[in-house]
Amino acid sequence: MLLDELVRTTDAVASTRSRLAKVDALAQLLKRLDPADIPAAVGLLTAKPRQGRVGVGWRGMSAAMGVPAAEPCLTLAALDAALDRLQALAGAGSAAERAATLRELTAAATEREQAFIGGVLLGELRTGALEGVLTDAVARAAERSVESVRRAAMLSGDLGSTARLALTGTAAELDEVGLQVGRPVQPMLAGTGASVTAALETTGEASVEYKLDGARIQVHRSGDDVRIFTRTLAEVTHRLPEVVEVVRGFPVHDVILDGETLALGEDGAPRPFQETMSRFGADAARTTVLHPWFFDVLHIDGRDLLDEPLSERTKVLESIAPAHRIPGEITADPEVAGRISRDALSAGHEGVMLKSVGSVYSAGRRGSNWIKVKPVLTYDLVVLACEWGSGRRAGMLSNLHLGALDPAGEFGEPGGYVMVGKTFKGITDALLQWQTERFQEIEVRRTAGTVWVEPVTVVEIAIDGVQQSPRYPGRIALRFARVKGYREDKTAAEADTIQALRALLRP
Ligand SMILES: Nc1ncnc2c1ncn2[C@@H]1O[C@H](COP(=O)(O)OP(=O)(O)OP(=O)(O)O)[C@@H](O)[C@H]1O
Repeated sequence: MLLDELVRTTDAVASTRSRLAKVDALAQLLKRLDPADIPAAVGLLTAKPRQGRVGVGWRGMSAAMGVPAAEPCLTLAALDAALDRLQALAGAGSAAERAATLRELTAAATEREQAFIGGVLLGELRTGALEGVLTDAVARAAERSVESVRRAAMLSGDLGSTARLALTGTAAELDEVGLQVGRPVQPMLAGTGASVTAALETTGEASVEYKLDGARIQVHRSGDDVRIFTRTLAEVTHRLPEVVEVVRGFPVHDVILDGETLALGEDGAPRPFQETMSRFGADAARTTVLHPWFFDVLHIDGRDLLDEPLSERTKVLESIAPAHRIPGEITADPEVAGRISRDALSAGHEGVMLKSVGSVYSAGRRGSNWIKVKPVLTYDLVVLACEWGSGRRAGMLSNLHLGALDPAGEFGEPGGYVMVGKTFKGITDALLQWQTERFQEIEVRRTAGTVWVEPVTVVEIAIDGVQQSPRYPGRIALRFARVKGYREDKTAAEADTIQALRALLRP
C-alpha cells in the first residue's frame, strides 16, 4: 500500500470529532492493508514506529528536507525498510549514512508525507491518543470483540502484532494470546482519589499500600534469566543489576512481578525521584543503589494469576518475596487506612494506593480498582516553550510554558496541548543546565525572550489547585506551580488532560 493512503486516512480521522467515523475510516484502511504491512501501519498510526526511537532529531530532519515528490509513490514497506536502516545506523560514526538515508526517504515523499514522517520520527504525538480508537477499528475490521482485541494487545504489549493476528488468524488464536514470561504486558494504572476515606468508599475492603515515588518496574524471570521493563515497556535490565540479583534470589523458577524501584539514603529515607530516574539515563552513573519493592505478581511457575483476586496474588507475593513486598495492610477501616497514609508520608513517601481486594489485574487499564491518594496535587504536563532567565539565571532557559493534553480538541486541535501556566520554581541547577541544552536541541522557533520546543518533554508539576483565567485558552491557570522533576518514563501522549485539570475547579 502507498503511504499516501494511510496519511489521507489520518487526515480524515483528525478532521472528524465523531468516534464512530474515526473507527470506520481506520477499519476500512486496515482491511485494505497487506498483512505484512499491518504492524508497520499500526506503528505509524499511533506515532510509535515499530522500530522504537530511531534517533532522528529536529535538526537532522530539517536538514534532510529537500524538494518533495510531486506524486505519491512511497510505499509503507519502503518507509518501514528505511526506518529499519536508520535504526541499524544509530550510533557514532554513521551520521553521514543516516543523513543520506533520511534525504533519500524525504525525496520520495510528497510535501504532506514529509510532514507526516517528520511528525512520527520526532515523536510529535498528535495521533498518539488514537490507540483506543484504533483498537476498536481492529475489532471492527477483523469482526472480533473489542475486549478480545484489547486483552491480546495489553498482554502482548503490542497492538501491531495483535492487529495482524486479529485480521489474519482465527478468533481462538486471538483468545490464546496470553502472558509469556519475558514479554512485557501493559501495566495496570490507578485513578485519583481526594482522600483515603473517599477512595475506600469506591474500593471497599482494600490493600492500602505505600505509594513510593520511584520508577515502575516489571520483572520477568525464567530460571536465572531475569529481564526488567519500564512503565513504557522499554527494557532496562542492564541498568539495574542489583534488582536482577534480588529477583534471582526468590524461591521460584518462573515469575512476573510488578513493582517500583527507588533510591534510598543511608537513613533509609527515599532519595528524590530525579535520583532514581538518573539511573535510567543513557550516561547513568551508578552513584545510588536502587531497591525494588513489589506489589503484584502476574505469573508464577506456569500459573497465570491475572484473573485471580488481588487478595490471592498478595498471598503468593508474600510467599516468595516477603522482604521485598511494598509496605501495606488489607483493611476496610478508614481509621487504619488513614494511619497507613500518615506513616507513608512521615517516612517521606508520596501517599498511598488503595486497591480493591477482589479486583483482577487489568493490564493497561486506568480504573477505579486502584486509587492513588496524594496530599500534594501533581500533574504531568508537557513543556511547550521556555523563557530565558534573568539575574542569576541569565543565559539559561528557565521559565517553562506548560501544556495539558486535549485529546478531543475541546480547546484547540484534537491531541494538541493547551497552555495552562508557567513556572520556574523548583528547578535545581542541574535541571536548569539540562533543560537549557535539551530545549535548544528540540527548538522549533524562537522569539526575543522565548524558545518554542517540540511538545515532547513531560514534566511533573506540583500545584495547589487551578483558578479561572480568561488569559489561557483552556480558561484555567495553575496555582503555585512548581517543578518536581522530568518524567522521562512518560510520553507526551500520556500527559494529564486539560479536562482533568478543569475538574479541579469544582469544589
Ligand atoms: N503500591 C503501589 N502500587 C502501585 N503503583 C505504585 C505503588 N507505589 C508506587 N507506585 C507507582 O505509582 C504509579 C501508579 O499511579 P498511576 O497509575 O496513576 O501512574 P502514573 O501516571 O505514573 O502516576 P504518578 O505520576 O502518580 O506516579 C505506578 O505506575 C507506580 O509507578
